[in-house]
Amino acid sequence: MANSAISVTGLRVVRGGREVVRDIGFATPRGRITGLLGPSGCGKTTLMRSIVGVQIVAAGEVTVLDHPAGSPPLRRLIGYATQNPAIYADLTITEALRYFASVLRAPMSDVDRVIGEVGLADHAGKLVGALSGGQHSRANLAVALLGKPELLVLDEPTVGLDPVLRDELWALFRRLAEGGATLLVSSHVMDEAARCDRLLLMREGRILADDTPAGLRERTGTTDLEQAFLRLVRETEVSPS
Ligand SMILES: Nc1ncnc2c1ncn2[C@@H]1O[C@H](COP(=O)(O)OP(=O)(O)OP(=O)(O)O)[C@@H](O)[C@H]1O
Repeated sequence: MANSAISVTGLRVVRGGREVVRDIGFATPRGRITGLLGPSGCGKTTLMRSIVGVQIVAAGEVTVLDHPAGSPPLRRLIGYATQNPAIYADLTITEALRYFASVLRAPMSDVDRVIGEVGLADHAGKLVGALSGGQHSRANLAVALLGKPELLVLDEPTVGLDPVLRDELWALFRRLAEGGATLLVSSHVMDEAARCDRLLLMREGRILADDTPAGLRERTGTTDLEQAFLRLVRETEVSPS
């Protein structure tokens, strides 16, 4: 794909002596939300780690915003929210974000902006260690938004959130994409697939489908994306490639 945000060819990753990403190739468009969906353990986090450049890979090429994954110019262009929040429990949300803003050399004015974006303005003075699980993961997401990165790689950002908060976060993701950001968002909840512009469906270290939600529905003859995923799984089981 010309001018793609992320371009991956022939990627293989071995973890714990097992190939967990198996010859993956795809390209994602800029300024769009790409959903990375698949069951637990299929390799989503490993693929994201390869994209942000923190994973040792066995083979393949990963190009991000026209740079090789992990290269220094990408440091300030990518926001990465891991599944396990890595923010200090003994700081308040504001203090934690100020700390990360200085490390990332993002403007201090970003701190209030990102706290507001993730809906934590009323809790900004609370200690991170005293937050609920959902508040904690939103604080983690706020860190990834500092500095307005061009690419956001978000590993299951809505896990454990109630439907109202999930809806608010997806509205935020849409606003960020409309503002020109590119988002790669992983989930194992298929009802989030419909909110994406493009989908990468993953299973057992491979990409089963790289399509739009509409294209996937058409191809599988079902309106339900969960059913579409199941049909693709059955197809590949019948005719393994
Ligand atoms: N540090 C590690 N050492 C060895 N194997 C690992 C390690 N981390 C993950 N794996 C294995 O790699 C495979 C892919 O894991 P990964 O975390 O990428 O999956 P995932 O799709 O993100 O899962 P989840 O949705 O549960 O987060 C799994 O089989 C997992 O057991």
